[in-house]
Amino acid sequence: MSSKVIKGGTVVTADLTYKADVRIEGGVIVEIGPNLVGDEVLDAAGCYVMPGGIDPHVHLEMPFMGTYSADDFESGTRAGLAGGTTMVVDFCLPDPGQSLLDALKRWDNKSTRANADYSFHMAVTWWDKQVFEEMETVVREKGINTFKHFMAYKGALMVNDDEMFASFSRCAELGALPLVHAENGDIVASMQEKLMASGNNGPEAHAYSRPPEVEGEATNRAITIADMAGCPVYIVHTSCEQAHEAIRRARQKGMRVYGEPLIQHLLLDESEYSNPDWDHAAARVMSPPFRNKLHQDSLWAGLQAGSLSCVATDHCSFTIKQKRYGVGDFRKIPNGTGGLEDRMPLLWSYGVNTGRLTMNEFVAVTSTNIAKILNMYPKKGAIVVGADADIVVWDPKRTKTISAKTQQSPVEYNVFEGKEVTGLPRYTLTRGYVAIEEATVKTREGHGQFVSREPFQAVSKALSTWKELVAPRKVERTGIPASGV
Ligand SMILES: NC(=O)NCCC(=O)O
Ligand SMILES: [Zn+2]
Ligand SMILES: [Zn+2]
Repeated sequence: MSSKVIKGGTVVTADLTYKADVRIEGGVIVEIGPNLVGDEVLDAAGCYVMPGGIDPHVHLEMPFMGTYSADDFESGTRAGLAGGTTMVVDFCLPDPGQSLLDALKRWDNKSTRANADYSFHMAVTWWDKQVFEEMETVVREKGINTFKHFMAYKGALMVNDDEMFASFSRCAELGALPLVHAENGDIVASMQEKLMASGNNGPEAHAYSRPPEVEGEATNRAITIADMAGCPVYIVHTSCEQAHEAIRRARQKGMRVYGEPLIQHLLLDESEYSNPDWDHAAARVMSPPFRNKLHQDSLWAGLQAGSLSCVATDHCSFTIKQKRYGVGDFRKIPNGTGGLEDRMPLLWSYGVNTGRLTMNEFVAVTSTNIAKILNMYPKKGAIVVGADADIVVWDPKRTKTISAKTQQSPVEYNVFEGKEVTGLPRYTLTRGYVAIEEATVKTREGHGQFVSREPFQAVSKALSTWKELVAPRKVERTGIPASGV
């Protein structure tokens, strides 16, 4: 079997920085140390050798708001690899009333074109006995240990509190982790109607209809429901201080609550919606919307302090034509933006190069924490012997200006257009295969494999043991007085 050696670089993991070569054989790391030899040498002089990025939140070819998101598993994973991301986790979305297992077949078909490894979260979009039962098959046989719940998108994907409580309780039994899109969907729907009735129909009204308070309230509620059900909870696209505050408080109380800010919310702000160009503003319509600088500071502080766990993209891109479905009614603008190709270079440039994050923290929030939270560490998210050789050889001196003209995605714009980045992949390897060599893209359609994830053992056991210990117990009494009747 032929081998590759990544030579002369500095290995950077979530907790260590050291000089070493890395030898790869059969798609996995087989040796780490000085002066290694192999059949092929990848020159890493002046570079950092890091676990490839993992994006825990993407929507590729997602059926949503009457259309499909524009990037599919081929272009989406190609974009990811170009920016140093070697694995994505997408969301399987059953239609209301549809079997979870039937929905999964559709996602299995779409993902055969992936250039990089991937996994799925399963969404709970409706609730009855069939969903309850199929959840077990999803966890035990299909290798999916995470279930997504939308508290927004009323009349479409949204689930109510009783459905969430039932589903979270089932997650607790199965050793699964619930994920939540936390916005109060009832309030958003009312606000949207009021705004439309008062003539506010432009993309800026999307942001007016979803203020930080509705996200903070829903985040608190999701955390409370998880606490009652006895399971951990993962809050996706945490965008504001109110939601971060709820997560921080819960963690201080000892709860296993994970918060996931997006690169978009860290770097882009609400002024984008005031742009006089309708297409510019609509292109940035996503949920939750972009916030102000104070919220951005809160998210950066959370990553530094550890109250927020990882950085994702929620990559869900739509063409200008698709965004224009909402001309005259902002409620019909498909929600979502891209970011897969740019997350790693942007977080490095605005995080590590500014001193907000250390290199090790960068690895933690883009890869290792995610692999641990989703239960696939150290197969993914690690530079250790035996781990998959999903590696990015990172050149901290390479620069570019982000532009839609040079991106992998077929979409005509990029919400980060014009931003300069310093820090880019020299090589991106997916299970040992060099898919990216500087600006040369050598991705292989169909190379990506599904990553099966086992149920959580440790956290589930700890939480159920504690729940049992503190469960309400009948007080046994002697000498009960006779009824007063
Ligand atoms: N975030 C967004 O606007 N679109 C994708 C679907 C979701 O994650 O809510
Ligand atoms: Zn969402
Ligand atoms: Zn999403």
